[in-house]
Amino acid sequence: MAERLKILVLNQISPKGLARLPAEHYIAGPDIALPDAVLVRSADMHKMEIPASVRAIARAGAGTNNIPVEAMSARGVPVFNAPGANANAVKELVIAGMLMAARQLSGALRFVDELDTAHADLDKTVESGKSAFAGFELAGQTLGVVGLGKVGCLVADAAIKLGMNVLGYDPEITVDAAWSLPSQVKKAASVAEVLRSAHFVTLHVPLVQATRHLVKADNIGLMRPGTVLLNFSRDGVVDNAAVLAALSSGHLGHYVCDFPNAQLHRHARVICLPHLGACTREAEENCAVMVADQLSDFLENGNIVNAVNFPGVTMARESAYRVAIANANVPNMLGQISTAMAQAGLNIHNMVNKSRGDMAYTLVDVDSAVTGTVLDDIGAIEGVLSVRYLPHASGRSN
Ligand SMILES: NC(=O)c1ccc[n+]([C@@H]2O[C@H](COP(=O)([O-])OP(=O)(O)OC[C@H]3O[C@@H](n4cnc5c(N)ncnc54)[C@H](O)[C@@H]3O)[C@@H](O)[C@H]2O)c1
Ligand SMILES: O=C(O)CC[C@@H](O)C(=O)O
Repeated sequence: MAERLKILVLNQISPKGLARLPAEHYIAGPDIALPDAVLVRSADMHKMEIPASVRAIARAGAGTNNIPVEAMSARGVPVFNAPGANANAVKELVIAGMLMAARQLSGALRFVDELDTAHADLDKTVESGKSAFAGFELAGQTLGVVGLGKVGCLVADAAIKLGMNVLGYDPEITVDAAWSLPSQVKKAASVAEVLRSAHFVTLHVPLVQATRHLVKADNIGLMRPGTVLLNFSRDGVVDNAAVLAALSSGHLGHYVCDFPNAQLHRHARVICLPHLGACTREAEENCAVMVADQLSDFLENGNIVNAVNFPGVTMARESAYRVAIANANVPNMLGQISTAMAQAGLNIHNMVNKSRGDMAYTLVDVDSAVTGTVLDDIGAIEGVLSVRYLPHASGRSN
């Protein structure tokens, strides 16, 4: 039997996803030495020593800011994620967050919790106490959505269906995302325009250098008094000190977020959830199944689908002998790779090469078995980051 592929699992992953990596071919768990790949949710991998044996990292979710993507690119290691697989779960929680703020549900629940239900005047206490929690309706209010990707588009659509006006901002919106939006969604030209115009502002951007403290002291004052700010992206997307100051001055109505932090803990107008956005049975399964399938297709066939740092590259298998090469996107790589193969007497049956930014990736199917010497020769070409030999079932040499 061929050696099983080893997957280091750093977080709780839905069993439905793990079942896509059958025990016959895979060994997956939390204590795997020299893994071929890592399966992760939110575990912070930045300070982790990632063994040289790792060929891929798969994030069962959307955000990859917990993974050293740049360092992995330099090693020719793709980082996969699960675009859209948890977007509906987040959308539903954002709607819940808006309702919690608009209807003062946290305070109302606390009030009920503290009632003396044995008291004869219970009904009277309820009726007189409830006025403290009178709220307002979402219909007719304006929601500003910053980031119109998988989550932002669903939130915009749901808000329109709830009768809200929606204003969206995304300088890099994809054509597919734009097509998916209801025609009523208005386009904003900047974050500032969204902040100025909306009663609710919700953030759905990745945490990268350009989005760190997207909402900060400089622009939080642009918001209308009483605005509700929702952050289900990442803690670092807002400057918590600026949020605290705006809450204290009464300028910001509520801050609803998915990321507990020391500065805003227990503030009366902060509604904070324990990173629950993607925690539904459905989202956990969707994410785990999507990335497990992507991972196995990469490990077994070299195909790349949904990597955040590599082009998408797939090629149907017509030969038992495949070589997968990750390389820098510089001139003459293909020439050098095919020369190394020709010199070894290998006939190229099929080949595909794609690039994305600085990275390029090549799959080559040849008609006969590939020796370690050819692989070493290709690996020695300047700019080649990784080389893998992927003989198919019947062609497996080990
Ligand atoms: N709370 C949770 O559990 C949870 C779950 C899923 C996603 N998230 C977070 O939400 C983020 C978005 O998720 P998604 O699935 O919608 O991702 P996505 O990649 O589909 O969408 C992100 C969008 O943000 C846009 N964007 C990037 N920079 C921007 C900027 N400066 N201004 C405006 N738009 C900008 C991009 O063009 C893209 O359209 C993730 O990166 C993750 O950090 C959190
Ligand atoms: O795995 C989770 O629970 C959170 C995932 C979420 O933050 C994401 O970026 O998809």
